[in-house]
Amino acid sequence: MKAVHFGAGNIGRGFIGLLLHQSGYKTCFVDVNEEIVDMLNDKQQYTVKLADASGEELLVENVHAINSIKNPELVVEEIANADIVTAAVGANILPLIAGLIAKGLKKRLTQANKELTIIACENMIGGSSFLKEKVYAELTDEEKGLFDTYFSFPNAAVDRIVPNQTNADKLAVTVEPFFEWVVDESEIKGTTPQVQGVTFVPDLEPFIERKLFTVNTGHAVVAYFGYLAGIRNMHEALENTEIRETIERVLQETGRYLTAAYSFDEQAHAAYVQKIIGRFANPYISDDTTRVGRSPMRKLQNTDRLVRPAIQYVEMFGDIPEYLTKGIAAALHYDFKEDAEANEIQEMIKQKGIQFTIEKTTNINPGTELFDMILQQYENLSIER
Ligand SMILES: NC(=O)C1=CN([C@@H]2O[C@H](COP(=O)(O)OP(=O)(O)OC[C@H]3O[C@@H](n4cnc5c(N)ncnc54)[C@H](O)[C@@H]3O)[C@@H](O)[C@H]2O)C=CC1
Ligand SMILES: O=P(O)(O)OC[C@H]1O[C@](O)(CO)[C@@H](O)[C@@H]1O
Repeated sequence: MKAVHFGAGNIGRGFIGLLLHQSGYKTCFVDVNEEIVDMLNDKQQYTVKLADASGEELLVENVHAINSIKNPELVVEEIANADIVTAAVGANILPLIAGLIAKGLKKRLTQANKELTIIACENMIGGSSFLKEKVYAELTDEEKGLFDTYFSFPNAAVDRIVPNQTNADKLAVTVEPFFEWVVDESEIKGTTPQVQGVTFVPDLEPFIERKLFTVNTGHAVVAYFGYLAGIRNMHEALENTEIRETIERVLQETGRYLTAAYSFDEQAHAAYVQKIIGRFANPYISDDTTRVGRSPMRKLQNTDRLVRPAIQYVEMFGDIPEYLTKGIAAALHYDFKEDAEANEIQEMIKQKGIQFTIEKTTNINPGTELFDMILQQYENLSIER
Protein backbone atom coordinates (compact mmCIF):
# COMPACT_ATOMS: atom_id res chain seq x y z
CA MET A 1 0.00 0.00 0.00
CA LYS A 2 1.17 3.51 -0.81
CA ALA A 3 0.66 6.63 1.29
CA VAL A 4 1.39 10.22 0.35
CA HIS A 5 1.94 12.49 3.35
CA PHE A 6 2.36 16.27 3.06
CA GLY A 7 4.66 17.72 5.75
CA ALA A 8 7.66 15.67 6.91
CA GLY A 9 7.88 17.66 10.16
CA ASN A 10 7.40 16.64 13.78
CA ILE A 11 3.88 15.23 13.47
CA GLY A 12 4.45 14.00 9.92
CA ARG A 13 7.45 11.83 10.79
CA GLY A 14 6.81 11.29 14.50
CA PHE A 15 3.13 10.38 14.41
CA ILE A 16 1.41 9.93 11.03
CA GLY A 17 4.45 8.46 9.24
CA LEU A 18 5.01 6.02 12.10
CA LEU A 19 1.41 4.75 12.12
CA LEU A 20 1.36 4.47 8.32
CA HIS A 21 4.53 2.39 8.46
CA GLN A 22 3.17 0.18 11.24
CA SER A 23 0.09 -0.39 9.06
CA GLY A 24 2.18 -1.59 6.11
CA TYR A 25 2.24 1.54 3.96
CA LYS A 26 5.20 2.69 1.90
CA THR A 27 5.16 6.44 2.53
CA CYS A 28 6.09 9.24 0.18
CA PHE A 29 6.64 12.45 2.16
CA VAL A 30 6.03 15.71 0.33
CA ASP A 31 7.81 18.74 1.77
CA VAL A 32 9.50 22.01 0.85
CA ASN A 33 12.42 21.56 3.25
CA GLU A 34 15.20 20.43 0.94
CA GLU A 35 17.47 19.16 3.70
CA ILE A 36 14.80 16.86 5.16
CA VAL A 37 13.73 15.67 1.69
CA ASP A 38 17.32 14.82 0.74
CA MET A 39 17.98 13.03 4.01
CA LEU A 40 14.80 10.96 3.70
CA ASN A 41 15.77 9.94 0.17
CA ASP A 42 19.28 9.16 1.24
CA LYS A 43 18.40 7.02 4.30
CA GLN A 44 14.88 5.85 3.33
CA GLN A 45 14.26 5.28 7.04
CA TYR A 46 14.28 7.15 10.34
CA THR A 47 13.85 6.57 14.05
CA VAL A 48 11.01 7.55 16.35
CA LYS A 49 12.03 7.63 20.01
CA LEU A 50 9.47 7.38 22.79
CA ALA A 51 9.80 10.04 25.49
CA ASP A 52 9.39 7.77 28.52
CA ALA A 53 11.53 5.66 30.85
CA SER A 54 11.85 2.97 28.17
CA GLY A 55 13.33 5.34 25.56
CA GLU A 56 12.19 2.72 23.03
CA GLU A 57 13.24 3.40 19.46
CA LEU A 58 10.98 2.48 16.55
CA LEU A 59 12.32 2.25 13.04
CA VAL A 60 10.22 3.67 10.20
CA GLU A 61 11.28 2.15 6.88
CA ASN A 62 10.14 2.24 3.26
CA VAL A 63 9.99 6.00 3.07
CA HIS A 64 11.09 8.46 0.44
CA ALA A 65 10.35 12.12 -0.19
CA ILE A 66 9.61 14.68 -2.89
CA ASN A 67 10.41 18.36 -2.87
CA SER A 68 7.12 19.79 -4.12
CA ILE A 69 8.70 23.05 -5.27
CA LYS A 70 11.25 21.30 -7.47
CA ASN A 71 9.25 18.28 -8.60
CA PRO A 72 5.51 18.96 -8.45
CA GLU A 73 4.83 16.55 -11.33
CA LEU A 74 6.21 13.66 -9.23
CA VAL A 75 3.75 14.53 -6.44
CA VAL A 76 0.87 14.47 -8.95
CA GLU A 77 1.95 11.00 -10.05
CA GLU A 78 2.21 9.74 -6.45
CA ILE A 79 -1.29 11.01 -5.58
CA ALA A 80 -2.71 9.42 -8.71
CA ASN A 81 -1.43 6.05 -7.47
CA ALA A 82 -1.83 6.38 -3.69
CA ASP A 83 -4.01 4.37 -1.28
CA ILE A 84 -4.28 7.24 1.19
CA VAL A 85 -3.26 10.91 1.34
CA THR A 86 -2.61 12.69 4.63
CA ALA A 87 -1.24 16.09 5.61
CA ALA A 88 0.25 17.75 8.72
CA VAL A 89 1.62 21.02 7.41
CA GLY A 90 -0.16 23.58 9.60
CA ALA A 91 -3.60 25.09 9.09
CA ASN A 92 -2.21 28.13 7.27
CA ILE A 93 -0.36 25.96 4.75
CA LEU A 94 -3.33 23.82 3.67
CA PRO A 95 -4.36 26.30 0.93
CA LEU A 96 -0.83 26.06 -0.49
CA ILE A 97 -0.96 22.29 -1.01
CA ALA A 98 -4.53 22.23 -2.38
CA GLY A 99 -3.50 22.93 -5.99
CA LEU A 100 -1.17 19.93 -6.19
CA ILE A 101 -3.73 17.67 -4.53
CA ALA A 102 -6.34 18.81 -7.07
CA LYS A 103 -3.96 18.02 -9.94
CA GLY A 104 -3.11 14.60 -8.49
CA LEU A 105 -6.78 13.73 -8.03
CA LYS A 106 -7.67 14.88 -11.55
CA LYS A 107 -4.96 12.60 -12.90
CA ARG A 108 -6.31 9.79 -10.74
CA LEU A 109 -9.73 10.11 -12.38
CA THR A 110 -8.14 8.91 -15.64
CA GLN A 111 -7.16 5.62 -13.97
CA ALA A 112 -9.01 2.53 -12.77
CA ASN A 113 -8.61 2.79 -9.00
CA LYS A 114 -10.39 6.06 -8.32
CA GLU A 115 -11.60 6.17 -4.72
CA LEU A 116 -9.28 7.91 -2.27
CA THR A 117 -9.36 9.29 1.26
CA ILE A 118 -7.54 12.54 2.03
CA ILE A 119 -7.08 13.48 5.71
CA ALA A 120 -5.75 16.77 7.09
CA CYS A 121 -4.16 16.13 10.50
CA GLU A 122 -4.00 19.64 11.91
CA ASN A 123 -4.98 21.27 15.19
CA MET A 124 -8.22 22.72 13.89
CA ILE A 125 -11.91 22.02 13.61
CA GLY A 126 -12.85 20.91 10.10
CA GLY A 127 -9.28 20.69 8.73
CA SER A 128 -10.09 18.21 5.94
CA SER A 129 -13.26 20.12 5.00
CA PHE A 130 -11.17 23.28 4.73
CA LEU A 131 -8.65 21.48 2.52
CA LYS A 132 -11.50 20.13 0.39
CA GLU A 133 -12.88 23.66 -0.07
CA LYS A 134 -9.47 24.83 -1.29
CA VAL A 135 -9.12 21.81 -3.62
CA TYR A 136 -12.62 22.35 -5.03
CA ALA A 137 -11.74 25.97 -5.80
CA GLU A 138 -9.48 24.50 -8.51
CA LEU A 139 -12.26 22.48 -10.21
CA THR A 140 -14.97 22.87 -12.83
CA ASP A 141 -18.53 21.93 -11.85
CA GLU A 142 -18.19 18.67 -13.77
CA GLU A 143 -14.98 17.79 -11.93
CA LYS A 144 -16.64 18.62 -8.60
CA GLY A 145 -19.32 16.05 -9.38
CA LEU A 146 -16.70 13.37 -10.09
CA PHE A 147 -14.69 14.29 -7.01
CA ASP A 148 -17.88 13.99 -4.93
CA THR A 149 -18.31 10.45 -6.22
CA TYR A 150 -14.80 9.19 -5.59
CA PHE A 151 -12.90 11.29 -3.07
CA SER A 152 -13.45 11.72 0.69
CA PHE A 153 -12.05 14.38 2.96
CA PRO A 154 -13.00 13.11 6.44
CA ASN A 155 -12.20 15.44 9.32
CA ALA A 156 -9.85 14.24 12.02
CA ALA A 157 -8.54 14.98 15.51
CA VAL A 158 -4.86 14.28 16.13
CA ASP A 159 -3.26 14.29 19.54
CA ARG A 160 0.41 13.60 20.31
CA ILE A 161 2.89 16.05 21.78
CA VAL A 162 5.94 16.30 19.56
CA PRO A 163 8.22 19.13 20.69
CA ASN A 164 10.90 20.87 18.69
CA GLN A 165 13.64 18.34 18.05
CA THR A 166 17.19 18.54 19.34
CA ASN A 167 18.45 15.11 18.20
CA ALA A 168 21.88 14.95 16.56
CA ASP A 169 20.26 12.79 13.86
CA LYS A 170 18.04 15.34 12.13
CA LEU A 171 15.58 12.73 10.89
CA ALA A 172 15.00 11.19 14.33
CA VAL A 173 11.92 12.37 16.21
CA THR A 174 11.23 12.12 19.94
CA VAL A 175 7.51 11.84 20.69
CA GLU A 176 5.39 11.32 23.78
CA PRO A 177 4.11 7.72 24.03
CA PHE A 178 0.44 8.78 24.10
CA PHE A 179 -1.39 9.31 20.83
CA GLU A 180 -4.94 9.60 19.56
CA TRP A 181 -6.00 9.89 15.91
CA VAL A 182 -9.76 10.00 15.46
CA VAL A 183 -11.34 10.13 11.99
CA ASP A 184 -14.94 10.83 10.96
CA GLU A 185 -15.97 7.61 9.23
CA SER A 186 -19.33 8.98 8.11
CA GLU A 187 -17.58 11.02 5.42
CA ILE A 188 -15.64 8.14 3.88
CA LYS A 189 -16.66 6.85 0.46
CA GLY A 190 -15.84 3.26 -0.44
CA THR A 191 -13.54 1.18 1.73
CA THR A 192 -12.31 2.69 4.97
CA PRO A 193 -8.50 2.88 4.82
CA GLN A 194 -6.77 0.51 7.20
CA VAL A 195 -4.48 2.43 9.54
CA GLN A 196 -3.56 0.84 12.85
CA GLY A 197 -4.15 3.09 15.82
CA VAL A 198 -6.84 5.19 14.10
CA THR A 199 -10.25 5.31 15.75
CA PHE A 200 -13.05 5.76 13.23
CA VAL A 201 -16.17 7.41 14.67
CA PRO A 202 -19.58 8.26 13.22
CA ASP A 203 -19.49 11.81 14.64
CA LEU A 204 -16.21 13.64 15.18
CA GLU A 205 -17.52 16.79 16.88
CA PRO A 206 -17.34 15.60 20.51
CA PHE A 207 -13.83 14.23 19.97
CA ILE A 208 -12.35 17.24 18.22
CA GLU A 209 -13.92 19.71 20.67
CA ARG A 210 -12.88 17.68 23.71
CA LYS A 211 -9.32 17.45 22.41
CA LEU A 212 -8.95 21.01 21.12
CA PHE A 213 -10.64 22.64 24.14
CA THR A 214 -8.69 20.57 26.68
CA VAL A 215 -5.25 19.64 25.34
CA ASN A 216 -4.75 22.65 23.14
CA THR A 217 -6.60 25.24 25.24
CA GLY A 218 -4.75 24.14 28.37
CA HIS A 219 -1.39 23.96 26.62
CA ALA A 220 -1.78 27.40 25.04
CA VAL A 221 -2.77 29.02 28.33
CA VAL A 222 0.29 27.54 30.11
CA ALA A 223 2.48 28.72 27.22
CA TYR A 224 1.19 32.32 27.24
CA PHE A 225 1.26 32.78 31.01
CA GLY A 226 4.64 31.04 31.16
CA TYR A 227 6.02 33.36 28.50
CA LEU A 228 4.63 36.44 30.25
CA ALA A 229 6.32 35.28 33.47
CA GLY A 230 9.64 35.09 31.60
CA ILE A 231 9.61 31.27 31.48
CA ARG A 232 10.75 29.54 28.31
CA ASN A 233 10.25 25.91 29.35
CA MET A 234 6.83 24.27 29.65
CA HIS A 235 7.88 22.22 32.73
CA GLU A 236 8.91 25.29 34.59
CA ALA A 237 5.69 27.05 33.62
CA LEU A 238 3.68 24.15 35.01
CA GLU A 239 5.60 24.30 38.29
CA ASN A 240 4.45 27.90 38.80
CA THR A 241 1.57 27.69 41.31
CA GLU A 242 -0.36 30.59 39.84
CA ILE A 243 -0.12 29.24 36.28
CA ARG A 244 -1.07 25.76 37.47
CA GLU A 245 -4.16 27.16 39.19
CA THR A 246 -5.07 29.21 36.12
CA ILE A 247 -4.92 26.21 33.81
CA GLU A 248 -6.99 24.10 36.22
CA ARG A 249 -9.62 26.87 36.25
CA VAL A 250 -9.55 27.26 32.47
CA LEU A 251 -10.07 23.53 32.05
CA GLN A 252 -12.90 23.60 34.57
CA GLU A 253 -14.59 26.16 32.32
CA THR A 254 -14.05 24.20 29.10
CA GLY A 255 -14.99 21.02 31.01
CA ARG A 256 -18.25 22.58 32.17
CA TYR A 257 -19.09 23.38 28.56
CA LEU A 258 -17.94 20.01 27.15
CA THR A 259 -19.74 17.84 29.72
CA ALA A 260 -22.94 19.80 29.21
CA ALA A 261 -22.70 19.81 25.40
CA TYR A 262 -21.80 16.14 24.94
CA SER A 263 -23.04 14.52 28.15
CA PHE A 264 -19.53 13.35 29.06
CA ASP A 265 -19.37 11.80 32.51
CA GLU A 266 -18.02 14.51 34.83
CA GLN A 267 -15.66 12.23 36.74
CA ALA A 268 -14.33 10.65 33.57
CA HIS A 269 -13.76 14.11 32.10
CA ALA A 270 -11.94 15.27 35.24
CA ALA A 271 -9.65 12.22 34.91
CA TYR A 272 -9.09 13.07 31.22
CA VAL A 273 -8.05 16.60 32.24
CA GLN A 274 -5.60 15.37 34.89
CA LYS A 275 -4.10 12.88 32.45
CA ILE A 276 -3.50 15.70 29.99
CA ILE A 277 -1.89 17.95 32.59
CA GLY A 278 0.35 14.96 33.42
CA ARG A 279 1.27 14.71 29.71
CA PHE A 280 2.22 18.39 29.66
CA ALA A 281 4.55 17.69 32.60
CA ASN A 282 6.21 14.60 31.02
CA PRO A 283 9.79 14.85 32.37
CA TYR A 284 11.17 13.13 29.26
CA ILE A 285 9.98 15.96 27.02
CA SER A 286 11.53 19.39 26.91
CA ASP A 287 9.14 21.80 25.24
CA ASP A 288 9.28 25.54 24.67
CA THR A 289 6.53 27.96 25.67
CA THR A 290 7.21 29.69 22.34
CA ARG A 291 6.53 26.51 20.34
CA VAL A 292 3.28 25.80 22.14
CA GLY A 293 2.22 29.46 21.90
CA ARG A 294 3.28 29.85 18.25
CA SER A 295 1.00 31.68 15.80
CA PRO A 296 -1.25 33.56 18.27
CA MET A 297 -3.28 35.12 15.45
CA ARG A 298 -4.39 31.64 14.38
CA LYS A 299 -4.97 30.57 17.97
CA LEU A 300 -7.15 33.66 18.62
CA GLN A 301 -9.52 32.98 15.73
CA ASN A 302 -13.12 32.40 16.74
CA THR A 303 -12.92 28.80 15.53
CA ASP A 304 -9.87 27.92 17.62
CA ARG A 305 -8.93 26.76 21.15
CA LEU A 306 -9.30 30.01 23.11
CA VAL A 307 -12.16 32.04 21.68
CA ARG A 308 -14.36 29.19 20.45
CA PRO A 309 -14.88 27.61 23.89
CA ALA A 310 -15.42 31.06 25.41
CA ILE A 311 -18.19 31.78 22.88
CA GLN A 312 -19.73 28.33 23.42
CA TYR A 313 -19.61 28.85 27.18
CA VAL A 314 -21.42 32.20 26.95
CA GLU A 315 -24.02 30.73 24.59
CA MET A 316 -24.65 27.75 26.85
CA PHE A 317 -24.58 29.31 30.33
CA GLY A 318 -25.19 33.00 29.73
CA ASP A 319 -22.25 34.05 31.88
CA ILE A 320 -18.66 34.97 31.04
CA PRO A 321 -15.77 32.51 31.58
CA GLU A 322 -13.33 34.44 33.74
CA TYR A 323 -10.27 32.28 33.14
CA LEU A 324 -10.71 31.66 29.42
CA THR A 325 -10.92 35.42 28.91
CA LYS A 326 -7.75 35.75 30.98
CA GLY A 327 -6.09 33.25 28.63
CA ILE A 328 -7.26 35.23 25.59
CA ALA A 329 -5.84 38.40 27.16
CA ALA A 330 -2.51 36.62 27.76
CA ALA A 331 -2.38 35.62 24.07
CA LEU A 332 -2.95 39.28 23.14
CA HIS A 333 0.04 40.21 25.30
CA TYR A 334 2.30 37.55 23.74
CA ASP A 335 5.12 39.53 22.13
CA PHE A 336 7.78 36.96 21.20
CA LYS A 337 9.85 38.77 18.57
CA GLU A 338 10.61 35.66 16.50
CA ASP A 339 6.91 34.94 15.96
CA ALA A 340 5.55 36.81 12.93
CA GLU A 341 1.95 36.60 14.15
CA ALA A 342 2.88 37.87 17.62
CA ASN A 343 4.63 40.83 15.99
CA GLU A 344 1.58 41.49 13.82
CA ILE A 345 -0.69 41.58 16.86
CA GLN A 346 1.65 43.83 18.85
CA GLU A 347 1.99 46.19 15.89
CA MET A 348 -1.79 46.29 15.49
CA ILE A 349 -2.23 47.14 19.17
CA LYS A 350 0.36 49.90 18.82
CA GLN A 351 -1.13 51.36 15.64
CA LYS A 352 -4.86 50.80 16.11
CA GLY A 353 -5.37 50.12 19.78
CA ILE A 354 -6.43 47.10 21.79
CA GLN A 355 -10.18 47.37 21.07
CA PHE A 356 -9.59 47.27 17.31
CA THR A 357 -7.17 44.36 17.77
CA ILE A 358 -9.56 42.29 19.86
CA GLU A 359 -12.30 42.74 17.27
CA LYS A 360 -9.98 42.03 14.34
CA THR A 361 -8.31 38.92 15.80
CA THR A 362 -11.26 37.29 17.59
CA ASN A 363 -14.23 38.59 15.58
CA ILE A 364 -16.10 39.14 18.84
CA ASN A 365 -18.49 42.07 18.63
CA PRO A 366 -17.53 45.17 20.66
CA GLY A 367 -20.14 46.03 23.24
CA THR A 368 -20.81 42.40 24.14
CA GLU A 369 -20.05 41.25 27.68
CA LEU A 370 -17.46 38.81 26.35
CA PHE A 371 -15.62 41.57 24.51
CA ASP A 372 -15.67 43.82 27.58
CA MET A 373 -14.33 41.06 29.81
CA ILE A 374 -11.43 40.32 27.42
CA LEU A 375 -10.62 44.03 27.35
CA GLN A 376 -10.77 44.18 31.14
CA GLN A 377 -8.52 41.15 31.51
CA TYR A 378 -6.08 42.63 28.99
CA GLU A 379 -5.90 45.88 30.99
CA ASN A 380 -5.45 43.94 34.26
CA LEU A 381 -2.51 42.06 32.75
CA SER A 382 -1.04 45.33 31.45
CA ILE A 383 -0.98 46.66 35.02
CA GLU A 384 0.62 43.43 36.31
CA ARG A 385 3.39 43.44 33.66
N1 LIG B 1 3.81 19.05 17.10
C1 LIG B 1 2.74 18.61 17.72
O1 LIG B 1 2.83 18.14 18.86
C2 LIG B 1 1.39 18.59 17.06
C3 LIG B 1 1.13 19.27 15.91
N2 LIG B 1 -0.12 19.17 15.35
C4 LIG B 1 -0.42 19.85 14.11
O2 LIG B 1 0.32 19.22 13.05
C5 LIG B 1 0.63 20.19 12.06
C6 LIG B 1 2.14 20.17 11.83
O3 LIG B 1 2.79 20.51 13.04
P1 LIG B 1 4.30 20.13 13.31
O4 LIG B 1 4.59 18.81 12.73
O5 LIG B 1 4.53 20.36 14.75
O6 LIG B 1 5.05 21.27 12.46
P2 LIG B 1 6.43 21.17 11.71
O7 LIG B 1 6.82 22.56 11.43
O8 LIG B 1 7.37 20.30 12.47
O9 LIG B 1 6.06 20.42 10.35
C7 LIG B 1 5.43 21.03 9.27
C8 LIG B 1 6.11 20.55 8.01
O10 LIG B 1 5.37 21.03 6.90
C9 LIG B 1 6.31 21.41 5.92
N3 LIG B 1 5.72 22.31 4.94
C10 LIG B 1 5.58 23.66 5.00
N4 LIG B 1 5.03 24.12 3.87
C11 LIG B 1 4.80 23.05 3.08
C12 LIG B 1 4.25 22.88 1.79
N5 LIG B 1 3.81 23.91 1.08
N6 LIG B 1 4.16 21.63 1.28
C13 LIG B 1 4.61 20.56 1.99
N7 LIG B 1 5.14 20.66 3.23
C14 LIG B 1 5.23 21.89 3.76
C15 LIG B 1 7.46 22.03 6.71
O11 LIG B 1 8.64 22.13 5.95
C16 LIG B 1 7.55 21.06 7.86
O12 LIG B 1 8.43 19.99 7.58
C17 LIG B 1 0.12 21.53 12.60
O13 LIG B 1 -1.16 21.76 12.08
C18 LIG B 1 0.02 21.31 14.10
O14 LIG B 1 -0.95 22.12 14.70
C19 LIG B 1 -1.11 18.41 15.88
C20 LIG B 1 -0.91 17.72 17.02
C21 LIG B 1 0.37 17.75 17.69
O1 LIG C 1 0.45 23.02 16.77
P1 LIG C 1 -0.25 24.28 17.22
O2 LIG C 1 -1.68 24.33 16.83
O3 LIG C 1 0.51 25.51 16.95
O4 LIG C 1 -0.27 24.23 18.78
C1 LIG C 1 0.64 23.60 19.55
C2 LIG C 1 -0.18 22.55 20.17
O5 LIG C 1 -0.20 21.33 19.47
C3 LIG C 1 0.48 20.38 20.18
O6 LIG C 1 1.69 20.37 19.55
C4 LIG C 1 -0.08 19.02 20.28
O7 LIG C 1 -1.44 18.91 20.21
C5 LIG C 1 0.54 20.87 21.55
O8 LIG C 1 1.84 20.75 21.97
C6 LIG C 1 0.06 22.27 21.52
O9 LIG C 1 -1.11 22.30 22.25
